[in-house]
Amino acid sequence: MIIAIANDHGAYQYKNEIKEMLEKEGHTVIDCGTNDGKSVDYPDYAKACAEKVVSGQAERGIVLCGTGIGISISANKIKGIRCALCTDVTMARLTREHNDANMLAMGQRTMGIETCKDVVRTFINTPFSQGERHKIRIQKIAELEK
Ligand SMILES: O=C[C@H](O)[C@H](O)[C@H](O)COP(=O)(O)O
Repeated sequence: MIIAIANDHGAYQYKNEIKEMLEKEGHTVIDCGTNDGKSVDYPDYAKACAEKVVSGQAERGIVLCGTGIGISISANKIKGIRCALCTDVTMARLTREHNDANMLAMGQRTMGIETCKDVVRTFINTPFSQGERHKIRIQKIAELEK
């Protein structure tokens, strides 16, 4: 799978570890930065990652900041993005099965790295359930963007 990833200064270490894990597991990673601890603004990086997803260059996006909150709020402003802030594997599984989330957000200051890795694996490997009720709701989310 081709996966875009982006983060602010509060999460570049986790980004590097997650990127390494994904590449080892056979995925292609598009790294949208940032790559050091110099202070940046998370909306810029959310936008860069989200644009890779909506353009079809990446199948999924992963964004990280201190809490995952600011960068998820930002990503969800981009039309076509359904970005889910997940703090455990159950949330990751259910957001794929029910919401067909195309982006995942997590926080380096609020989560352990091993949990983040498990959440990423679950998010990448869980298919959308194709449930009719879920399709209707996702269509309604799209209508809210108009
Ligand atoms: O939701 C926002 C994120 O957690 C940011 O990573 C955080 O606000 C950055 O904070 P600071 O500029 O104090 O490092």
